[in-house]
Amino acid sequence: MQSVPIADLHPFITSPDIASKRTAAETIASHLRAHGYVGIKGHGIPQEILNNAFDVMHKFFDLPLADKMTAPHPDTPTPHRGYLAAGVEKSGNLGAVYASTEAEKAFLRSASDWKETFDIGSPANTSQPNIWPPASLLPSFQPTLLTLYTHLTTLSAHLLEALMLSLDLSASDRATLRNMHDPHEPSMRLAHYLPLSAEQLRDASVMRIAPHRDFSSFTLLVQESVGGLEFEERRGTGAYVCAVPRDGVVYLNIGDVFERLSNGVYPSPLHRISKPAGALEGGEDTIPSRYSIPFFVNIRPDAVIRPMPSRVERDGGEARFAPISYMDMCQELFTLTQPRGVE
Ligand SMILES: O=C(O)CCC(=O)C(=O)O
Ligand SMILES: [Fe+2]
Repeated sequence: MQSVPIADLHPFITSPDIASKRTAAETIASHLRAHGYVGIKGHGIPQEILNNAFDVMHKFFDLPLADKMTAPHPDTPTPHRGYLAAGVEKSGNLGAVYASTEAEKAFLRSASDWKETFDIGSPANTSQPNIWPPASLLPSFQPTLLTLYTHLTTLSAHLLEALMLSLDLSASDRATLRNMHDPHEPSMRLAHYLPLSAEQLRDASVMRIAPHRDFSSFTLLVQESVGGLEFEERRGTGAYVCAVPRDGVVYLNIGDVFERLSNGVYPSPLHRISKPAGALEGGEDTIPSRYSIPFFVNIRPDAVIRPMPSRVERDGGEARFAPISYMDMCQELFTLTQPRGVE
């Protein structure tokens, strides 16, 4: 399987003038236009910050269930915060939206994810307050993860600038997008994909994550040493490429929101977390856990998503998407993945 190309963000961050910034942004944007995903090196987040986050994350997921349940994700789509135990979230419900046959849709709806998660937002986001376990349980959990959150927010602001520059947007459209991408809206997820027995590995209805598209604006993906993240090479090909975990690389994929804002210039790619094929050939009886930290760059809930007018003009005046309220789009998709609230 091919692997995802890597581009360097450092020249963009350090370029002194707009012309060289434009050139540097293009190295990233060319991959995104073709595929909707790319690996980013030179992102400026010290490896130690990432290692510390994985360290506290291991400690948290190693706690007994009763301790983890001191910070339960509520039974409602929002606030999208706190701990969700294994088997609750069903990515197959979202995956079914993108499946082409009825049989595939029915199968995906019956499948469940063998993962547990913990969702975190900005402390300044008062409409979605964080849900933390008591500090006495793991004193370094909150500060370590908020440090990473801040770094990922800074990185996402650089990437937004690079994406906007490559789209050749007007100053007024750039101002609109900066305002829409409020730094307190992203949602950071700690994801622990549990070890799988030989039986679970063979059972297709036990998944890590079904093929889906993100409904973020764009997503940053930090993974530890165990891979499995795969993107559809180009829309409609059905062939997947592998995002190999590498120190110093954060993966980036476009979500449905930025696809619309960019008038389709940047596609939102299908992606999945695969179970490693042939993993048990060495005689082991389980395959190992996988740990990752997706960072969903979301927009203000009151935003209306429409292709940016200056981009539409450059595309010959054709807007490829009708305006849609972000709130409506989110409610619909949350309801699909976490159906408890509507049963
Ligand atoms: O765990 C990962 O690396 C990515 C997960 C993902 O695609 C998602 O949660 O939307
Ligand atoms: Fe995703």
